[in-house]
Amino acid sequence: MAGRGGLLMLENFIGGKFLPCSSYLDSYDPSTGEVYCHVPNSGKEEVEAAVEAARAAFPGWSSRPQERSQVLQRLADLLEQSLEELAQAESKDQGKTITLARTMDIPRAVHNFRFFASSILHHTSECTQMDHLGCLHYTVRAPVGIAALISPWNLPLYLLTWKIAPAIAAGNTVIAKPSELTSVTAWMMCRLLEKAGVPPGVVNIVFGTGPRVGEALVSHPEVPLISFTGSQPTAERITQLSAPYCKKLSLELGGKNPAIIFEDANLAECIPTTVRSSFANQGEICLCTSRIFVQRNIYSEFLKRFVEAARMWKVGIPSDPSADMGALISKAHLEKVRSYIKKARMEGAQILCGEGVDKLNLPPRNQAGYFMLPTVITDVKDESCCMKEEIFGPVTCVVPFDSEEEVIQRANNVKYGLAATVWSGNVGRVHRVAKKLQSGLVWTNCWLIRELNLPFGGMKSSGVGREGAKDSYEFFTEVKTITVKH
Ligand SMILES: NC(=O)C1=CN([C@@H]2O[C@H](COP(=O)(O)OP(=O)(O)OC[C@H]3O[C@@H](n4cnc5c(N)ncnc54)[C@H](O)[C@@H]3O)[C@@H](O)[C@H]2O)C=CC1
Ligand SMILES: N/C(=C\C=C\C(=O)O)C(=O)O
Repeated sequence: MAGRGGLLMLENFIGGKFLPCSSYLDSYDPSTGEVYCHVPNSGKEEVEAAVEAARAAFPGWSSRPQERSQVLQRLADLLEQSLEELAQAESKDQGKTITLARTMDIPRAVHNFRFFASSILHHTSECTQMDHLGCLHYTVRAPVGIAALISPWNLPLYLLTWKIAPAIAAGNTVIAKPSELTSVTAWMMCRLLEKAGVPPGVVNIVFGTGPRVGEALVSHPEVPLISFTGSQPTAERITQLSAPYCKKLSLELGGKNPAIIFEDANLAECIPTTVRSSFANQGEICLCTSRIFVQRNIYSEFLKRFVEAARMWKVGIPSDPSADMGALISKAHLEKVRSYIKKARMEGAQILCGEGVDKLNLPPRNQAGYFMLPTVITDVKDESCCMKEEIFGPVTCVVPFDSEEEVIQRANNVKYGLAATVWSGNVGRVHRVAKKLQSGLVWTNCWLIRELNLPFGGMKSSGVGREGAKDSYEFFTEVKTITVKH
């Protein structure tokens, strides 16, 4: 919809209707730094309306499990039919390359609905018997109620649908709040809900900022469950606000993910994959590698080849199909990421390529966009903030190690525990190291191959809870044990 000054103007989606808001936020095109869209600046009033709509829709939706699966399948088909339009919108709104949006973000959003439409039909419940007391016990699961779903800006539709699909498949009604920085594809999806057969009030989307609409949502007494993906400080705030109500929480937070590269690694596969795991989506994926530990006898060779490969990684405007990396999400985020490079320099680290070393080559129209080159830091201490804190940008540190025991200890020596990669041709070592890493996910000789059936999530400060076929089902339902004396 065109609004002020011909710019795109989004509306909230509540009770099956698009509703305007009394105030709006500017949303920027990361590739130019220009405002191109207005996003509702919702607050308590909009949350109240969404809760009312979700409450009214719950009895009907929660009692029709077979229909829910069919509706999710139809929604997947409709999203797939709009793949190109959604990919273009995601790339413009987020700054990611059109190629990534076409091949990863939107296909995964489609798959999220297809996957949960199917998996929801295959859960079993538990049953035990106590013959000596003449009792049979079994469990039943029921949807929890109204779910609050709060998602970040890095993988907008991909992560939002990873929450909406299991929540509504299990029979809940939802109020989703996408990031205020990337709201467009969520709004576009709302246009498909009615056509897919999603009844009004089952999916409500309220747009706006965390402090205004996010807090109103998480502290609402009639919202018993919150699924959040984002930063650790926000997770802490949500935990505080929801504590008085004992809400169910799933928190998917950040990472400081190590790649451990042993001397027997296949470097021909390891180097391009580690460039991708460090810089894909501008390094703005919680699973991205940001600490690379390389066994000392291959360190020099690895570093030379890795820096050469990073320099080949093309930074371009998001609509360029040959670009490997687009723009970062915002000016503030670009400045934050750059500040880490500055700190690394002050600590005496070496910047081998990227920020401050090489030159960006961008068209004049994009000079004010939030671009940055893939940056490789070395000669950096494990205690440096660059090795400890989540930078969430195209920056990776490379350091040598000597022994297996030493590298496990160093890899675990951060507050996060989300994802690790291990590169070695020795199967025994791969299993041994994977078991000892404090990490919710370990990819060996690969990266970001996702099996949605299995648990996804982090240890330590990387989060609370897991998502996946069984885990999301358990989170989005309440279990009850029934005992029958016969
Ligand atoms: N999955 C991940 O690991 C992600 C990590 N991050 C990390 O977080 C840093 C900051 O990024 P932000 O966008 O500021 O993340 P954030 O955690 O503030 O935002 C994530 C979502 O939470 C909402 N939110 C913010 N404050 C809230 C509150 N008080 N109550 C309820 N909802 C709230 C936001 O509006 C957004 O929808 C990044 O630099 C990165 O390090 C960011 C996005 C994803
Ligand atoms: N949660 C994030 C990524 C998840 C990826 C997946 O489920 O495949 C993130 O980057 O925030």
